[in-house]
Amino acid sequence: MSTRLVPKKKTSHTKICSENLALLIRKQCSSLQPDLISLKMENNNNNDNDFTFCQVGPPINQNGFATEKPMPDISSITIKDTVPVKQEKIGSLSFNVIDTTPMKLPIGPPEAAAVAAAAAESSVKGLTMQKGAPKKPAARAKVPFEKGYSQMDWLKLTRTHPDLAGLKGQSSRRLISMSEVKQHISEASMWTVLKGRVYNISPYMKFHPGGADMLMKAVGKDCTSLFNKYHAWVNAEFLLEKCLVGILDENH
Ligand code: HEM
Repeated sequence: MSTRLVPKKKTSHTKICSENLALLIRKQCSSLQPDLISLKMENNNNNDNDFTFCQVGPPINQNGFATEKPMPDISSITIKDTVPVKQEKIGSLSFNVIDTTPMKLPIGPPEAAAVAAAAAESSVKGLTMQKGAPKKPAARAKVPFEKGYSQMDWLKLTRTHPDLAGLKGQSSRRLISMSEVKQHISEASMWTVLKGRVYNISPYMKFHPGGADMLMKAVGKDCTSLFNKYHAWVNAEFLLEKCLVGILDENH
């Protein structure tokens, strides 16, 4: 079936542009439905320029020339259901039994099986070695936590002990200089600076999933860059909320 587009009002402009317009529509149509439609311009005896859509073959390229088929012809391919199905009957009830055991390799000479296995392996390798395939993640340095020192245990502790910072009534909005931070390196009070905030990380030491040894590197210093190097995604503001001692005074 074809669709006719008859211009309502013919002007000289319509005639001049009709060829260009036809080419333009051909390009548009070929990019949407490359092998279904194309446009044919008819010039009949009445010198009547009109456009007819009709079924055609190959798609056309940018220059308006026919190109090769974008897809191979798959009309001859059939898919056979190779899963063995057996009809069984118990009394008046009849049903299908489907054998779901893994498919066996085709029986043949052992070399054929070896060739098939090698081909399968190489195709799997081809898939995994593709450009952009996810790389093996780097080994993680998480330390197994001692019993009672999981992140859940830490969260419970923060709820039951609101003053883990050791503020004893002092404000956690107090400005603290870096020289004061450097003085807090004793076991009971280990201070660090993280993203402009001063924390007492002493209670968190045994809970740190990266180990106490690693966290010790933060004591008496600004550990922001170390923190970001290992785990920028960790929400320390939330985890250390109850350990907040004050705000770093950048001017001292
Ligand atoms: C001061 C605040 C810090 C907090 C609240 C904190 C918290 C955490 C948390 C929650 C994890 C587990 C991350 C995960 O499972 O994805 C972790 C892992 C780790 N942290 Fe920290 N951390 C701190 C500082 C540091 C510092 C200063 C270092 C290094 C000197 C460090 C080194 C590590 C390492 C090596 C791991 C294991 C890495 C991994 O899981 O791949 N952390 N830390």
